[in-house]
Amino acid sequence: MPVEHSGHQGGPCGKRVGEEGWRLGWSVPGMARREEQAEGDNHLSLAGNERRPALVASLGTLGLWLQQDMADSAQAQKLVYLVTGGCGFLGEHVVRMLLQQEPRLRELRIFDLHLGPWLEELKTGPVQVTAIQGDVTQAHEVAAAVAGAHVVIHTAGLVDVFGKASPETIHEVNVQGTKNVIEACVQTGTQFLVYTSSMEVVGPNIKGHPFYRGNEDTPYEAVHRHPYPSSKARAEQLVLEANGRKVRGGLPLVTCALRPTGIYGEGHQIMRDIYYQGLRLGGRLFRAIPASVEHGRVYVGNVAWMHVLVARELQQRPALMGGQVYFCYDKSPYKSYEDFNMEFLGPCGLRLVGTRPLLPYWLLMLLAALNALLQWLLRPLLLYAPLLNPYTLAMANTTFTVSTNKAQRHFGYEPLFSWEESRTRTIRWMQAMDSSAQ
Ligand SMILES: NC(=O)c1ccc[n+]([C@@H]2O[C@H](COP(=O)([O-])OP(=O)(O)OC[C@H]3O[C@@H](n4cnc5c(N)ncnc54)[C@H](O)[C@@H]3O)[C@@H](O)[C@H]2O)c1
Ligand SMILES: CC(C)CCC[C@@H](C)[C@H]1CC[C@H]2[C@@H]3[C@H](O)C=C4C[C@@H](O)CC[C@]4(C)[C@H]3CC[C@]12C
Repeated sequence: MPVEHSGHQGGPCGKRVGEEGWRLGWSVPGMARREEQAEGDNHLSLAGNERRPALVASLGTLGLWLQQDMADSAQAQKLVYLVTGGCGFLGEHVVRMLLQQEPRLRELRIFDLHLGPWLEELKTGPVQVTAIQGDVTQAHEVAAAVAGAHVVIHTAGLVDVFGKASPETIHEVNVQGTKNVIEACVQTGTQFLVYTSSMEVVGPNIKGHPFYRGNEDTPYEAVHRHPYPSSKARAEQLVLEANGRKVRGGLPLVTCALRPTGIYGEGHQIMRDIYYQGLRLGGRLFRAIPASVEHGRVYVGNVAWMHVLVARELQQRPALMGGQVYFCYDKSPYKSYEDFNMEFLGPCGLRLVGTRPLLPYWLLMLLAALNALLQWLLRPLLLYAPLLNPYTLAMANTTFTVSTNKAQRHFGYEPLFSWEESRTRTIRWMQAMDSSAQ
């Protein structure tokens, strides 16, 4: 059903919880926080001595060992990472994950068109956090941010399947922006580049062919007309082709691309929009897509973790991983787009009406086409950008799921968050978001 991105009402979610926003509670399950690790480093001599009694034979040995420890940790904390788009939905999770899970970080640069106020809280930690307000379409701004970085994680992009931006702008940000990042790496001598691609570089294609639990090698006719997937596909191609180019200093550039399916989790704007739409409809959503159509989803924390891991391992296994693509996956269940959303919206008091679509598909297509026409007609006056348009309908109505273990085989990836945890975190975020809005 057409859903507009606007408006805001309180809802049943918020009545249940009165907790802090998700940003304040961000942590990783079963793992020491980076700050704790840093604190642990300060006490290494004691903890280490318990484990290695031979080393405490004399005070002199202890002193030597301490010095060695300090040298090791100075050596270890030497890397400079740059995250483009670091203030976006995914980018913020990547930034926070790096701070928690990358002990070799010395400096983390966050480059974004719009910097978030939450960055301030990160500046008090042991890693130097440098916020850079900049535009990936401006080559000189990108080059200045990249200079001296060891690794670039390029997540910045214009994610627009609703017709908010022009095809030219989407191309400019996603393709030219990526070219600028690649050239900046080459010119300044940065050797490792991770690109956030998308499942959409593969499909669903314009013919609506299903991709049922496929992997990176599954044959599929990837044909696009929409500006967003076309731009992502071109940018991914550029990144992969750049693998092996000599960067300043003569070393080879090592690149790879991660292809998330539909990401969900804390900060997911579309989930928020659908939630408020449901509230406006009296706590109901009306089924539009058959439950049998599977749509791939992956939790944002696991996508962020994959970025951290791939960036780390790319430095260890450039021959294996350079020029490769990896789907992002975890244990999220295979469901239709709407049924999956109900995993979070249900506990927030929303109901999905109907076991089958309430409207025939041809009527939905007609509505989608009408929306597209209205968008075009109204463009000189206002931006009409509902969720339902011919492209989003095709996306939601075409089976596209992945089943692969390539990331596990190549760089030891295992999801950091179980499905239960991903679900709980997402629900808590929705509840907190709603209570803070009231
Ligand atoms: N959200 C998903 O479901 C999904 C799925 C697959 C892939 N992706 C990809 O993941 C990446 C991040 O997506 P997201 O969902 O977090 O989107 P987002 O819009 O929340 O984040 C994108 C970030 O890029 C920044 N940005 C946009 N234009 C820029 C420019 N010209 N210069 C500098 N920064 C700019 C934005 O300010 C924003 O902070 C994108 O590349 C997207 O294509 C997203
Ligand atoms: C037809 C209506 C009932 C529902 C409309 C849902 C629609 C807005 C959803 C369905 C699928 C969603 C996309 C999908 O999860 C994957 C991606 C890839 C990513 O690169 C960007 C986001 C995107 C396009 C999702 C956008 C919202 C979509 C189209």
